[in-house]
Amino acid sequence: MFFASDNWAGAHPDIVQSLVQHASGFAQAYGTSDLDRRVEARFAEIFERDCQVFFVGTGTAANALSLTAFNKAGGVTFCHREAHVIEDECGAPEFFLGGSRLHGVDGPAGKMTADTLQKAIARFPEGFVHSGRPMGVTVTQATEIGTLYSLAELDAISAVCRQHDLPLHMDGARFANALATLHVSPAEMTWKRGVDVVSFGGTKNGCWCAEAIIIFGDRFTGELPYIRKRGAQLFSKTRFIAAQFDAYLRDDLWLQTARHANAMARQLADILAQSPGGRLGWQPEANEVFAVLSPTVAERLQAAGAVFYPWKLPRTSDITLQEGEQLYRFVTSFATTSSDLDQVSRLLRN
Ligand SMILES: Cc1ncc(COP(=O)(O)O)c(C=O)c1O
Ligand SMILES: C[C@@H](O)[C@H](N)C(=O)O
Repeated sequence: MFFASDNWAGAHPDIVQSLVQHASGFAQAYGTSDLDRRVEARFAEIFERDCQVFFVGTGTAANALSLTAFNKAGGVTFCHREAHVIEDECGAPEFFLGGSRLHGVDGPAGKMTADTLQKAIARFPEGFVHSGRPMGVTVTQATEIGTLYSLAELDAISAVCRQHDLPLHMDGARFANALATLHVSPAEMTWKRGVDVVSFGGTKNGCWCAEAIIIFGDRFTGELPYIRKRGAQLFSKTRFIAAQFDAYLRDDLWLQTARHANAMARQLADILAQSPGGRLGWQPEANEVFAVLSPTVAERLQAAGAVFYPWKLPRTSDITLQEGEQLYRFVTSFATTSSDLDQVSRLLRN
């Protein structure tokens, strides 16, 4: 019963098989192999338009290097104040930005709103060098607390970006999970909503170590090859990242694994919500469940070997914790099974 994170799950057998298949023989290095080209073309098919694809090894690298493409002296990039880029990447974005900053923006349910973003941008008046200047916006889809931006919410955010001529990045570490819930196409959730750059995550959804920076349009592509190399993220054998995505994106494996993870989360949420001593912090919209548990319930699950962690209350949360209660995060994945959930259910029933 491993619910600590989808980062704990292994690699899907089809991904492993693809790595084994491509392990032998020789192939051009540093992103120039036939397989690289084939997978890049597959991304263009999926997004229904030309796009630039840059494979990297971690989601943090995808985010930090994507935001570096927007860089300006004194630049400020706006993100939700509890976004991964500002709270969980140990300053990597700011490190690669060389002094440009991230500015946290309030918003309910882990999301900025057009209004809170507008108000945050207004704190950086045109030409007032002391405060720096807006240079970009980044949203997380699915968010760090398992919620989703609707297409209308993305439209509203990107309208503010366009008003201020700011590029829009999407942290898609759990891109597939969001897509599976919204039942929309990758194009509808990204460039058709005004998103310029996507960190397209595969690692948390069945890949071993596969992330890609996807750029729409030609506004930033000249920079990325140099930003990636300087960021030590140009793998000599990029074919092994390409090989993972080759299997991941074949026959919709990526959507099947995400649908499964989301379905497991939905079922787990129902089990936790119906158990005495448990209640949901909020409804899951992807593969993360946040539940308030009494000490007894938490200890019973942990004693039986369930692995999950306490989570900080979102600043905008209206949850009230009773004595001893704690909010916990449960993350499901392609590797979560119904028997895991049956075990949780049995433990909570007794
Ligand atoms: C929302 C989000 N973005 C980015 C990342 C970064 O990914 P990585 O840990 O591979 O650097 C994570 C990590 O799980 C994440 O949860
Ligand atoms: C750092 C931690 O949040 C990691 N990104 C995860 O989702 O498990």
